[in-house]
Amino acid sequence: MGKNNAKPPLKSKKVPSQGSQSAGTIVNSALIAAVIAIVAACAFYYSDALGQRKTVESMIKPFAQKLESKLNDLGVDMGRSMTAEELLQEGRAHESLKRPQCRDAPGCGKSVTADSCAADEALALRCCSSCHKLTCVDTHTDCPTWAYEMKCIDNAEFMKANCCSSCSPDPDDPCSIDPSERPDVHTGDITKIFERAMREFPQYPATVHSTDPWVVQFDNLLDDEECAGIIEAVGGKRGEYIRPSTTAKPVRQANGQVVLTDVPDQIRTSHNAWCQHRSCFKHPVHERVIKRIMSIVGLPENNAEHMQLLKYGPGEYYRLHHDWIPEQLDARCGPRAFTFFLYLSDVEEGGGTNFPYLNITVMPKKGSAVLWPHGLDSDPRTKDHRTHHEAMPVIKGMKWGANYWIHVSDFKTAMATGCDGRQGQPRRSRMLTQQGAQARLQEDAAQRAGR
Ligand SMILES: O=C(O)CCC(=O)C(=O)O
Ligand SMILES: [Fe+2]
Repeated sequence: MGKNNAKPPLKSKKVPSQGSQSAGTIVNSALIAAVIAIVAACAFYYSDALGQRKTVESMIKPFAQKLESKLNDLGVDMGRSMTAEELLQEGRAHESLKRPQCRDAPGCGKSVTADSCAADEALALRCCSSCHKLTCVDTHTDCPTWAYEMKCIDNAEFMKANCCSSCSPDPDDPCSIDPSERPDVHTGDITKIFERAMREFPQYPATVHSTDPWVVQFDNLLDDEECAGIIEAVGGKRGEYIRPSTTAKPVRQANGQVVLTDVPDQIRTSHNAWCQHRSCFKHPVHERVIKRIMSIVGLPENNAEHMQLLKYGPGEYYRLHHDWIPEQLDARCGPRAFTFFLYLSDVEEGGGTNFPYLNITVMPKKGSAVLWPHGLDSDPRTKDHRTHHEAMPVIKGMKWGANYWIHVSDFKTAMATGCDGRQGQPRRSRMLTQQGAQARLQEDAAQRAGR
């Protein structure tokens, strides 16, 4: 019960940053430059010898592009500057996405006061952390509790005036959430999203299996060519990205930090692949389908995880579980709000998606999808236990499907910056528990008193 789905691993490849390429990147770039130079020299010779007017560029460009795309697919970084979008799709972050660190420069000692921070802009920048703590304070002991109850959003004016500290990100923790930032899926939004999807997309006939909680099937969402395209895009032309499925489990590291780690698990005997490689996220069918799904739910594409392809052979299953990952409550992406599950094949026998607490089984139908929420409509940050589900064993035939998990806030940026909840709790958890929030208040007060 309560098992989590594994999430795509954050690649360890280095983000090329201006003026600081890794040794591997330099070697790769040098090799490629050498190849290109040889080809260029040949081309010069060739054009000279024949007296033709072909430019060197037009001759070597297709070759270089082919080489680059091959190397990219093999995971070799050419060191060229990738767009922020491409990096995000690979689970990596462009420098500009990282939240600037609010740190004290040396020398920001006891002499820094709230008055000096307010009067001196340069000092406020140099002693960012100290000045924040001195000038952005709570004036009421209930502030952390109110912040936990999302009052920084729902009662913004009062909270801004009285609970600055509780309504701000932790200056010492680049992964802390901003409690005054409204998630894209907030109180009442789940119902609105389902109702809008059915109203605005009649071309995908809806079967409402349940309204509380919502479980809705959409038919004719994908045609046969699109089902095959998704399998090829995510799994690879020869299925080379498909691996035995895992689940994410909290594992304590040597340094005491608890990190979510993908481990094989008998609860799940399927195989899967993640759309985190270039040949997938650039695949035209994948791009088209993602746009369609996100327009149906009306949320930003970045709120979704990379698509996960699933393959079940006869006898394979995914036992009772919930797609909710508790560690993400405090993460910048927030919890998963929805599963958008695509059926990419018919199944001869078995393979239904069963919701035992709702007495619902959705049977696989090629090109259809089922959408369900993970949290309550009244509070998407509270897990809705009723949407526990299982993939019943396939009895005959093959089941292909795809998970598209959609978060309440931007997942892709959170993942790329290491703030998606896999890396353990933020240093000072202010939102997860009220006790944690109270402890933070006392810690802040003690810090101020000590100055
Ligand atoms: O295969 C299915 O029907 C559901 C799969 C599922 O629940 C999951 O991958 O989390
Ligand atoms: Fe699931």
